[in-house]
Amino acid sequence: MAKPRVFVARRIPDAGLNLITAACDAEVWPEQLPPSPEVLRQKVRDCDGLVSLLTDKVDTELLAAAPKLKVVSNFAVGVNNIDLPAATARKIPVGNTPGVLTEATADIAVTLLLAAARRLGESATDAKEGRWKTWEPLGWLGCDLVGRTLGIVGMGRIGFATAKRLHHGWGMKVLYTARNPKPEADAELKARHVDLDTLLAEVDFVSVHADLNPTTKGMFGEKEFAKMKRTVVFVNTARGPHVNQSALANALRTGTIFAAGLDVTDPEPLPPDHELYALPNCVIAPHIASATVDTRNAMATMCAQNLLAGVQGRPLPNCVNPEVNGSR
Ligand SMILES: NC(=O)c1ccc[n+]([C@@H]2O[C@H](COP(=O)([O-])OP(=O)(O)OC[C@H]3O[C@@H](n4cnc5c(N)ncnc54)[C@H](O)[C@@H]3O)[C@@H](O)[C@H]2O)c1
Ligand SMILES: O=C(O)[C@H](O)CO
Repeated sequence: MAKPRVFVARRIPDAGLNLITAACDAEVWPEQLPPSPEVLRQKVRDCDGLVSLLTDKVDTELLAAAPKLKVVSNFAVGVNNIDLPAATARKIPVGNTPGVLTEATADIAVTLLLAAARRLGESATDAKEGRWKTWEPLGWLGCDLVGRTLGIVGMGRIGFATAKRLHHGWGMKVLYTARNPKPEADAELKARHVDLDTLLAEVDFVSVHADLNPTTKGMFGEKEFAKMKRTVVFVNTARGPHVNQSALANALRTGTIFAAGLDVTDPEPLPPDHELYALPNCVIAPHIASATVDTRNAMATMCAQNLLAGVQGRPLPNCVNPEVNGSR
């Protein structure tokens, strides 16, 4: 019997790729940059399965160009690059990689929070560029974490893992917004489920972890930054479009908030002349939160398992549209 045909939209770690190539007739996009939408449409034309990345748009046009497609396996937990209703309407299950990247992503949230709070980007650049003249009693003063209040926006897997680190490690009090209360967080961290306005008014650190959806797109704009304390450190490891970036740049420039740490921006990459790069109180990482060897291997394995299940007509182990999982 012929092997299922699949397109893998970028080289992923061998831990997953080897599983795919052993079971499928696989074409792997060899370039560093993503295929254009036109090329992607051509590539999936005869495919049973697609491995997509967060930089590949899986929309109605793409799905229409792939009449045999049985599964889309996203190499990410976030699936905002995929038109889920369109995939569901075509009875195509969509897989993602939850859980295995939670700890690595929470580590980067804390890293950015510390770097922004302690002005690490700015002071390290100053040192390297010769502006470190002596030990300065008033130089590069940042803010403490111990005993302060953390605001988690989106108490899902990564939000909870981030809150645990900062509560157990630095004794931070935790407030959070979420669609529903999270009893584990209330019990383990004595966390308080509040509305967004209460969170913005009361916390010293805001860390964003909600998925990108119509309720979170543009969630942080001028009004929201104005409601925060002037000492707030704002961290976003979720998705760039949660934030109105000119409002953020303005808040950082005018001292409306103290600092920001971003792992995600809109667009990605941000143009090198973007105003956020010119601000000393903004630390920007190039979307690296899941970038550890073990985490990317685990994502690749999970992604391959989803793909193989889909092309072989089995339910996906991790599916974001369960209503069509195993329906073929
Ligand atoms: N920077 C990175 O490399 C990186 C890595 C992993 C995940 N992420 C992002 O982090 C997101 C979260 O991942 P996760 O595994 O924790 O997912 P999750 O589904 O466990 O958590 C997301 C939470 O956000 C909540 N939420 C949705 N809309 C909300 C709103 N309007 N207000 C408050 N809460 C809301 C959901 O109810 C859910 O609890 C992903 O969707 C992805 O966008 C980024
Ligand atoms: O959603 C995700 O998984 C990240 O953005 C990349 O790991």
